[in-house]
Formats: sequence, C-alpha cells, structure tokens
Amino acid sequence: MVHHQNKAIREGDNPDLTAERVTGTFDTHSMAAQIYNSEAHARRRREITEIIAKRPELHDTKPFPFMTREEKILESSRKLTLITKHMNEIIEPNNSNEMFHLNNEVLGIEGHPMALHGIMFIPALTAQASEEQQKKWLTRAINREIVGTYAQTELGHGTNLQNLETTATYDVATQEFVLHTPTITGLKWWPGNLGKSSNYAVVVALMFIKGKNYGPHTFMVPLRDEKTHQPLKGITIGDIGPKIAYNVTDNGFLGFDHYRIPRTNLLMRHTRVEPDGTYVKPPHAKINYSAMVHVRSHMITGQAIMLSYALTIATRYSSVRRQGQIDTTQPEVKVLEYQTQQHRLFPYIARAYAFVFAGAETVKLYERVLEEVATGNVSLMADLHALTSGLKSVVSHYTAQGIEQARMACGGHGYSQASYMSEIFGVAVGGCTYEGENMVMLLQLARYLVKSASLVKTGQSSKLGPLVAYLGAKSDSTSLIDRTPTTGFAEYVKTFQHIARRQTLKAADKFFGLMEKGEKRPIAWNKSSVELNRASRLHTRLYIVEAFVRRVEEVADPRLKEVLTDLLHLHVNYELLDMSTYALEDGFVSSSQLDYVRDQLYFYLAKIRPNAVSLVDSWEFSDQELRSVLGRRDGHVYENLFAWAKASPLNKTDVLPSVDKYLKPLMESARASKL
Ligand SMILES: CCCCCCCCCCC/C=C/C(=O)SCCNC(=O)CCNC(=O)[C@H](O)C(C)(C)COP(=O)(O)OP(=O)(O)OC[C@H]1O[C@@H](n2cnc3c(N)ncnc32)[C@H](O)[C@@H]1OP(=O)(O)O
Ligand SMILES: Cc1cc2nc3c(=O)[nH]c(=O)nc-3n(C[C@H](O)[C@H](O)[C@H](O)COP(=O)(O)OP(=O)(O)OC[C@H]3O[C@@H](n4cnc5c(N)ncnc54)[C@H](O)[C@@H]3O)c2cc1C
Repeated sequence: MVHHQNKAIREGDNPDLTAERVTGTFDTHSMAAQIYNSEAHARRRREITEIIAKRPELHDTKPFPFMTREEKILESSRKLTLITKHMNEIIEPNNSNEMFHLNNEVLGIEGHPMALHGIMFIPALTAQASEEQQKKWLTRAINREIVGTYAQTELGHGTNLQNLETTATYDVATQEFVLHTPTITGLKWWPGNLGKSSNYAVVVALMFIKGKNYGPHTFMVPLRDEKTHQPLKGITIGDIGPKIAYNVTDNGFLGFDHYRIPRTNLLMRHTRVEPDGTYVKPPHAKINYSAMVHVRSHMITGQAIMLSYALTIATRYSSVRRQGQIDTTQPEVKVLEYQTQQHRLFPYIARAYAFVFAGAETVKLYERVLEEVATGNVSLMADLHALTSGLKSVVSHYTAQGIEQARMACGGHGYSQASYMSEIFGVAVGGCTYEGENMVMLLQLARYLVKSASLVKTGQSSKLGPLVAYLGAKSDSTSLIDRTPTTGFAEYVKTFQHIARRQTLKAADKFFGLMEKGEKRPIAWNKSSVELNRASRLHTRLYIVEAFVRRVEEVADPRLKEVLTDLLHLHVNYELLDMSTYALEDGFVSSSQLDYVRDQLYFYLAKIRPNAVSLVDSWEFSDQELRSVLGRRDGHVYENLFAWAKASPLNKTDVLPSVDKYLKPLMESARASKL
C-alpha cells in the first residue's frame, strides 16, 4: 500500500479527485495541526469524527434542505439530547474546542436550541457574575439544568446601546429591580434561542436608581417556568419568524410588564448596587460588554471555517467537473485548470488560512485579557476591542464574498441546495451584522486609530501600542518590491504599512481639519467616516498579513513551510493588487511594480494548483460536517446529485395535489375553450 501525503485518499474514489490528491506535496494531517493550532487537537478532531461516523443515531435522518423548520428543530433537539447524554464518551469534559467540533459535525451550522447558551449565556455569567452568583447559576447552566441566552438587541435599537428602551428600575423598598418594556420598539428582538428554547436570559437594560440613568447593565432573568416551560407572569415572548438562514435557532422577541427580579440578579462581578441603592462602578465603563467581545474574538475562526467549507466544496467539485477544452486536441479539462477558476478560488484559500491564523492570535489575546480583567487589570481592553472590531468586520465581509465566489465557481449546481452553499452563505453573512454591524465596528477601530494618529502628530509616537507602532515609523520614499534582488515579505509588509499609515493619517487629518474649520466633533466624524473606515480596513488587512507572516516563520516542517510560503506569496500579491489605488496614488508603488505583482500572482496560482485539493482537504471536514453533495470527499458527485433529487419530497408522488387541483383543470379548460 502506497502512503500518500494526502490522508483523504481512499480506494474507489473518483479518479480525478485521487489524481489531485496524489500530487499533494505535504502531509495533510500535519497541515491540519497548523490549522487547528496543535497536533493533539487535530488528532482529537479526527477521533471525534470517527466516533460520530460509527453512531448512526448522531447522523442527519435526511438532508436538511428537505426538512421544514419545525422538523429541523425537532431533529436538532433529538441530537442535542443525545450528545448531552453521551458527551463524556465523545469529548474531553469542558473542552470548548472539542465541543465546537462536535456541534459542527452533529448539529451543523444552522444552529440548535442551545446555541446561544454556549456562545453567550455561559460566557456572560463567567465574566460578569460574582462568585456567589456563579455558584447559583453557572454550574446549573454548564450542567444544562437551565437554558439561557443573551437578550440585548431591541426592535428599535441594536447598535446604539445607550438608547435601549428596556429599563431596570431599582425599588429600594423591596430591594428589587423592575424590568419594563415601555413601547413596541423596546421589545427585545433577535436574541438567539429566546423565542422557544430558553428559560433564562442575561438581559441588558438601562439601570435607573433614584431617577438616575446608569446606562446599560446586565441582569440574570428567569423567563419561563422551569417545570412547565410556560412564560412567567409579566413576560411576553416568542419566535421572530424565518430568516435568510440559521433557522434552527429560534431568534426571539421579549417584553416585560413591570417584571420584578431580586437586586441580587444584577450581575455583580464588577458592578454592584447596595441594598440602599448605592452604586459601585466597575473598573472599566465597558466591562459588561464582555460577552460581545467573547463572540467577536471567536467568530474570526468560525468565519474562516465557513469560508473553508465553501472552498472545500468548490475546489473538490472543480476537480471532478470537466467542461470545455484548453488545447482543442485534448479531452475536456477539469474546470480547475482554467486560470479564471484558480483566480476565483485560490486567493480565498489563502485568505481562509490567513483568517484562521489571525483568529488563533485573537483568541490568545482574548484569553489573556479575560485573565487580567479577573484580577482587576483592564489595561488591554481597549486594544482587544479595537482589534476584534476590525477583524470581525473585515473577516466576515471577505468570508461572505469568498463563499459567493465559491458558489459561482460551481456553476449551476452551486445554485442547488445540494451544494449547501446558500446555507453556508446565509449563516456566514449574518456575521456582517451580528456582534455589531460592520460599519459601526470599523468606526470603533477608527476611534482607536485616530487617537494613535494624534500621538504621532504630537510627537508622542513612543506611546503607541504594539498594534499601531508602525503609524509612528518613517516610510521609505518608494516601495522596494521588485527593487531588491530578492524581494521578500518584508517589502510587502512595509508597503502595507505605508498604505495603512497614509490612509490613517489622511483620514485623521480630514477629521481634525473639519473641526479646526468649526465643525462639531460628531459632525466632523460623520463627514470623515468613509475615509476613517477605509483606514480601519487597511489597518486590519495589514494585521492579517502580519499574522500570516508570523505563522509561516514559526513552521519547522519544510514541506509545510514551502506550501504555506506559496500561499503567503499569493496572499500578499492578491491583497496588494486589490488595494493598488492606495499604493499608486502617492507613487509609493509604480505601475511597473504592479506588473511584477501581477506576474507573481499568476506564478503562484500555477504553483499552488497541484496542492489545491490537499490545501482544502487539510481542513479535514467530514461529509457529515460539510452536508454538501458537491463537496463529497469521494468526488462521486453526479450519481449522488441524482439520488438527492430523487429523494426530494416533491418526488414522493408522480402527480402533486396542486396539479390535480389547479393545473389539470386549467389545462382542461384551456383545451375545452379551444374546441
Ligand atoms: C462554524 C459555524 C459557526 C456558526 C456560528 C453562528 C453563530 C451565530 C451567533 C450569533 C450571536 C449574536 C449575538 C449578538 O449579536 S449580541 C448583540 C451584539 N450587539 C452589538 O454588538 C451592538 C454593537 N454596539 C456596541 O457594541 C456599542 O454600542 C458600541 C461599541 C458601538 C458603542 O457603545 P457605547 O454607546 O457604550 O459607547 P460609547 O460611545 O459610550 O463609548 C465608546 C468608547 O467605549 C469603548 N468601548 C466600547 N466597547 C468596548 C469594549 N467592549 N471594550 C473596551 N472598550 C470599549 C470604545 O472604544 C470607545 O472608547 P473611546 O471613547 O476611548 O474611543
Ligand atoms: C443572525 C443574528 C443573530 C443575532 N443574535 C442576537 C442575539 O443573540 N442577541 C442579541 O441581543 N442580538 C442579536 N442580534 C442582533 C444584532 O446584534 C444586531 O442586529 C446588530 O448589532 C446590528 O444592530 P441593528 O440591527 O440595530 O442595526 P442598525 O444599527 O439599525 O443598522 C442599520 C444601518 O445603520 C448603520 N448605522 C447604525 N448606527 C450607525 C453609526 N453610529 N454610524 C454609522 N452607521 C450606523 C449601520 O451601519 C447599518 O448600515 C442578532 C442578529 C442577527 C442577524
């Protein structure tokens, strides 16, 4: 038996796909260890996949696209119950990475009745509840004795938290908070699993004590009777209806009618209200935004995974789809041979790797900040907020674009739900909106950049933090790309730094200039905001390139290093071409240098071509996790598309009731009128 570098090869696979795998130059298990940050975790993912493969009760009973929303929720609840019962046989206790993988395999990306419980409810209690409160609620939440969500957004306000309408008014006499929804627009609207599943929520409400508004605070709120699951008195609650995707999750609405909770249900790790109504403020005004920062930090990896789902599907399919000829004397080619197809897919493969490496760094910083904040040190909160605000926006934007490119790369079959592309797109694109609409979050980063630009302009560059230190550095007069005998990544990084620095300083100049001309600060900010957001994007894209460079430098295995270096080359050349306007406008890069960049791009498309399938196989998604007929590991697409279509509910009978009821009489009357 031959041992191939690509571990996805099996006998009986589509030979076109096997041929791709045979050309792979690196070990896909070793690459998986890079993607998932450790050999141990990559191995555990495979073990978990194998365990699930052997347990048919954990498999989908039919393809998701053939189920109604109600059926999907029922099926998801069935599997959720099973994995809860057998969790310790499948994953290590309390291992969130393993849990994430288990969920993706068994439950999938459309959500499940306890999605927000893990994503936000437990993180909110972990970071914001006092030890006493954690004893009361966190253990029960972890044991799944209660189901919770995070209820912040309202019908009328999601972005502007200061203007939420839900109030929590302290009643000193009874030592209770009175939660109230004064208007329709004050209804909580959107929280995941609020509609039908949760019996508790961490609710964000404006806190009033003795007539004074203390702004948004977080409260632990019982919503439903723990035994009957009926809404408690004073609570109006339900599902908000079907969405573009993510429909297994029951996003909900919630209203309070003078609903009373004890004072001790205010989450009091960092903030306190004494029985007499005295307010003890937290060490940082935004410390209670931690559940949002938790999701923003982790969603970078989640988005990279969804982008990679789409790229795995499209790249495998492009290796078995033959259409047209390049050399007319030769047979039809795999569509992956077309340069346009490679240009559509490979730069996004590079981006997916770049995003997952940046995501790993972000989670590390998040965990550090979480530990520091627990000891009262809030010094890194602003840096984390700036970084995650930029990354969630840039990564979710390009992820959605990449998935759509991957769908189109699959031609007509990409439009069928058999590809699963529409669901992947629908779930991923939600990330552009949830956890802060992308424009809004880019503007949050811009505040940080403008402050940094001020330091540069006032000669205080030494005070710049490591994420923005480049803003204080001097640029070369022109880029050295193609001007040094061995152009390397350093020349590209310096070019990206120059572009981001110039845009940041220019946008800040515009903002300060408008204020000097007499505009009020918020007006000047609004008039500069497109330019400011451009700076935020360029800064974030620079960070992503640097994270990619850092990772490639760390890799020891020469085969992995070579292919990752190829991907990095592709990435930097593609990114630079994509932002070439910025590079050209002050002459930092010349058009002849861009010709070099273009040539490099085409060179690396061709160089990556033999490794394309191995690069997507390295993510090691099982067929169960991908849920795509086009993306099957074995490449047997056509016979399975036919089987899938035959299994469609519409094909259960030859003649539909709608035909009997309407079409037949219609045709009959048309025929009769002709007589
Ligand atoms: C593989 C499969 C995976 C599938 C996965 C699918 C999962 C789907 C799950 C979806 C879950 C979604 C949940 C949600 O969406 S929850 C709701 C999220 N809502 C938001 O994000 C709202 C966005 N708005 C905000 O965050 C704030 O309003 C905003 C930050 C925009 C402003 O806040 P605020 O009005 O309070 O701010 P101020 O103007 O008073 O002050 C701004 C200053 O505050 C600093 N700041 C803000 N936030 C933080 C923070 N978290 N940490 C540190 N500092 C912060 C900010 O930098 C400003 O500082 P300066 O004044 O110094 O500039
Ligand atoms: C799939 C999904 C899951 C969700 N889950 C939850 C959940 O579990 N819990 C929860 O509480 N919420 C949840 N949400 C709500 C989500 O967090 C909000 O929808 C999001 O924060 C955006 O707020 P908004 O809807 O008020 O948008 P808006 O603020 O109304 O945005 C509309 C437009 O106005 C622009 N805009 C708004 N303010 C500004 C500004 N200051 N400057 C410039 N432009 C601005 C935006 O850029 C956007 O273009 C979820 C949403 C989705 C889609």
